[in-house]
Amino acid sequence: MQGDGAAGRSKARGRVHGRRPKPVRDEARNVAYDLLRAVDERDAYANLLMPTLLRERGLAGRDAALATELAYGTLRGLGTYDEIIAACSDRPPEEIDPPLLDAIRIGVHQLLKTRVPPHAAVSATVDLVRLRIGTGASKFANAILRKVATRDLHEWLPIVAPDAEQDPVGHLSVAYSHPRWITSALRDAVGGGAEETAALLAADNERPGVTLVAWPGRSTVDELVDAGAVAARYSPYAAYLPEGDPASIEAVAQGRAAVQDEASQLVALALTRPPVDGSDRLWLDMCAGPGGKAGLLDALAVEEGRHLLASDQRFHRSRLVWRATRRAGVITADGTEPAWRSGAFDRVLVDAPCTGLGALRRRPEARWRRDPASVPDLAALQRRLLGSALDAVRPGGVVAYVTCSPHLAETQAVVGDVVKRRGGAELLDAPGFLEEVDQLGDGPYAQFWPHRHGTDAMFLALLRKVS
Ligand SMILES: C[S@@+](CC[C@H](N)C(=O)[O-])C[C@H]1O[C@@H](n2cnc3c(N)ncnc32)[C@H](O)[C@@H]1O
Repeated sequence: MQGDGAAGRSKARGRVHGRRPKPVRDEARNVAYDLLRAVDERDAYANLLMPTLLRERGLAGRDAALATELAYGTLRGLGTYDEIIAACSDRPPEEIDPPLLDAIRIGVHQLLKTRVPPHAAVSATVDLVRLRIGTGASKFANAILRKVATRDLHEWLPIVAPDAEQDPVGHLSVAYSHPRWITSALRDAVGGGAEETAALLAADNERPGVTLVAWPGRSTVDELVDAGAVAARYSPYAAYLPEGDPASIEAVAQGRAAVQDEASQLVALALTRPPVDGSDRLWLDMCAGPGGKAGLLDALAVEEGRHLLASDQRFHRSRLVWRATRRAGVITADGTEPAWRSGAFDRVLVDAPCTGLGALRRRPEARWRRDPASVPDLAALQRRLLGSALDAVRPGGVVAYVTCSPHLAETQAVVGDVVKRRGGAELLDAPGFLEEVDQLGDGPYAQFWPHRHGTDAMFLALLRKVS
């Protein structure tokens, strides 16, 4: 990222007659600051609020890109930045007033992760604090940022991160700005050493590219390619959009294509692939909202002469499914208290509610919001939903169990437990039904990874009901 105009100009502003120069209001930094405050104060979702803030403040082009980079980058990196702030301050970050701490974090992000010149990063942040908080606070911010600016990130890490040999998880947590419990869960799930865990955490810190899905029968990958996208690596229905607004693509604007992660497409597709004896007429998507996978399954069902029933427990989510599908029946129902006959379906998808640890790159603040205490409750619900999916499918039919989390307690532990306790189901080799994708694991489970596949970390188990 380049240094920007307003901050750059501040270098030239000398003191006039010994007085402190008037602070310059820099709108990109103000937007980043307001976004961080909204995330902290009212649990705002950064990527839902950002477009509104940019529109309200009239920011576009480079200024909008700068505001977004400062806000998202700071939210992702604040685990590392707080350790560095602690090393430069006589007060721990928890004791710094939250608005001031947020402003300092934005300054640290500029100093350590962007190409904004250090003097501009410091003076622009100090001006922001003076204008938004007060002169006393700006002196405190100035003192901290000047200390931070004495080293680059690579020099700071050995000072603030635990030793990699003695505390590998602690080291990775600070170096890659992830809560310790998430670092530990991801390391267990990826099953590799520190190097692979580091690659995964680093991928979480990158903004994901935009992937489109061409719903079969309504649009084609060729049409998306003609509109500027690039045919994707794995999914026959996917195309990557290197730049630009997806809504400006005709097929997307007309509801014939949509934005969807490639792994989401492939796990939905995998449900349709294992052969079944006898009828293959009726499919169920049991946790369908907001309708990403249901959109693709519905289009495939129409092509193949099948029918999809899509259900979600929450009414407003079912409405979104209704919009994303053409022919599917859409209902609002609790999957654990089925509204359908037992054994009614030939194929069932259960895309279970989960911690979402596989999609951290999509929501910059998500890693700080997730709570490890939610895992046991989610795992219990996931077991009930998978059990219910096995009740809903007929003997010989197929169930796909999917989570957007690689956490072992939500993936292998749930499936292994349900197969063992409930009985009447056998595990199929999921990677074998996704042969176009490499490195999904040795089976029977398939696990996508951001650092390997450039997708969300989706988990897939395929089960056949035997009785
Ligand atoms: C991971 S999301 C599904 C995403 C969706 N399949 C897609 O591709 O767009 C999980 C969904 O499960 C729904 N849900 C949670 N508990 C449920 C239950 N007991 N029965 C049915 N749906 C439930 C949530 O409302 C949420 O929409």
